[in-house]
Order: sequence, then structure tokens, then C-alpha cells
Amino acid sequence: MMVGMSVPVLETENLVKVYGQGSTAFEALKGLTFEIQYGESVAVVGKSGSGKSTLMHLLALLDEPTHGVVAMDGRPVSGLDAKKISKLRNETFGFVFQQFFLNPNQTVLENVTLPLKIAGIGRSERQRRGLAVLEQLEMADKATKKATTLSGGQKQRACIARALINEPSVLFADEPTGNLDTATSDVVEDILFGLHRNQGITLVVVTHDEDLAAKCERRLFMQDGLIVREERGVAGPSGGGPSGSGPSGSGPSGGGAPAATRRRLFGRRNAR
Ligand SMILES: Nc1ncnc2c1ncn2[C@@H]1O[C@H](COP(=O)(O)OP(=O)(O)OP(=O)(O)O)[C@@H](O)[C@H]1O
Repeated sequence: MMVGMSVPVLETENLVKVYGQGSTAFEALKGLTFEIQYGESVAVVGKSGSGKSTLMHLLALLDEPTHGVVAMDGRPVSGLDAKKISKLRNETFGFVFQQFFLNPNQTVLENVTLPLKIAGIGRSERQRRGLAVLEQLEMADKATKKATTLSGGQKQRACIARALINEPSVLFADEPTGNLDTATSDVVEDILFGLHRNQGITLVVVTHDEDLAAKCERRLFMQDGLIVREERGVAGPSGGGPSGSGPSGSGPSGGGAPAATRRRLFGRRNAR
């Protein structure tokens, strides 16, 4: 690697995902090559069925590609054993989903600290860190309430707290405001982009929502398993269109990565 070149937090090379086999095989991703830099905010946009969730699952190491490579910090991830991958995932990523996935019968604090429990961290430290992150999201007063008693916006804030508890470098958000009314969506978006701006967290947002996508620095437009267009620029506060939009020079492609990228991904040491 050249001196001074920054290593992307995530990069993919010719990513292909096929669901099913034989006559029922379906190619949901048809060869995606792109990079996500540390501290970027990236929206993955596209119609239902275009492959957004499939791509997010591969990037987040929740599923494995049929072909191609996902690399984190320049190191290919495929090939690591499952235990290592889940450790990597827990240490590096936070997740926020449309459907919240909170345990309704547990308290907010128990829900938020679940990732720490999984990581084997003791009760008192879990409590301390859980309360700190709830405090940050102005949810400390809800800590001992059952998750089921929260409003939609409060549920999503609890999910964001849970996503932040491991101090991830990348936050994946899959339709994070899909179940929220407009006013509540605005609050949740402000929180997400505040984390991005103030803490340098990398945001990867999967969404149908053009307004949400416009708030990201970069948009990848998906269609039928390919990234067909890329846009850069953030919408101004007036809500106008993104500035500096238009396909970027380096543009993603469904097909070939530059040969240098290919050599780099496959040539890098696999171990962690
Ligand atoms: N487990 C699976 N088995 C078979 N086909 C699948 C599976 N998961 C997804 N697909 C198919 O792959 C394609 C892409 O699905 P994906 O969920 O990635 O799309 P999406 O863009 O996220 O859609 P949505 O916006 O509706 O969530 C779809 O045609 C879908 O039917």
C-alpha cells in the first residue's frame, strides 16, 4: 500500500450473491465493486427487490457472498472462521433496523446492553455503559421501563443506543425511519447524522426514502442487483437537491474493478 493512502473501512470486489440452486437460482447481486471510506455516510437506494438488503447483509458480514470479496480495513473477510467473523462484526458494526427487534419483555437497559452480555462483559460495566449511552440519547429515564412501553421514536432511540454500545466504527441502518411518522423520523435522522458528524461514525443507510438518502454524502443507486449510478453531495438545509451531484469520476461498476484493486484484495494477508 502506498504511504498516505487511506484504507477503506469496507471494500467489495465483484460481489455476487445467488439465492437458490439450479432452475430456481436467482442472482440477487451481479458483481459489485466499490469502497466505503472511514467516516463516510453512504445511502444504498433502489426499488424493492433491487438487492439493497442483500448487499447490506454481505457488507455487515451477516451472510457470505457466492463469489467475490468483502474486505474490512483492507483484509478479505471470507475465509475467516465463523467465530472470528462474528467477533469482528460485534466489535466493528452497529445495526439499526426498521422493525427495531427489541425484546418487549426486557427493560430498555437490558435490551441496550445485550451486545455487551454477548461479548462477555460483566454486569456492572454493562450497567455503566448502558446508562451512559442512554444518557447520550436522552433516554436515561426509560432505562428500567419495559421496551414494550416505548413509543416508536423511543424504540428506535433504544435501538440506536444498543447499536452504539460497542462503539462501532460503522453503523448500518436498514430503513431506520420506515416505521416512524415524519416528526419522529426527523429526530432519529438528526441523531444518526449527529453521530456521523460529531463522532465520525461511518453510516451505511439502506432506504427507499429519497430525502433521507439526500442527507448522505454519497448515494449508490441499485437496480436489478447492480449499482447503476453513484451520486455525491449533501442536500442543503433548505431541502434542495444534493449539491455537486452527478456520477462521480471513479463511478462504481457492475463489472471489472481496476486490476490494482483486484491484486490488492486477493494479495492481502487473510489472517487477523
Ligand atoms: N433468502 C432468499 N432466497 C431467495 N431469494 C431471495 C432471498 N432473499 C432475497 N431474495 C431475492 O433477491 C432479490 C433482492 O432482495 P433484497 O431483499 O436484497 O432487495 P431489497 O432491495 O432490499 O428489497 P426491499 O426494499 O423490498 O427490502 C429479490 O428479488 C428477492 O426476492
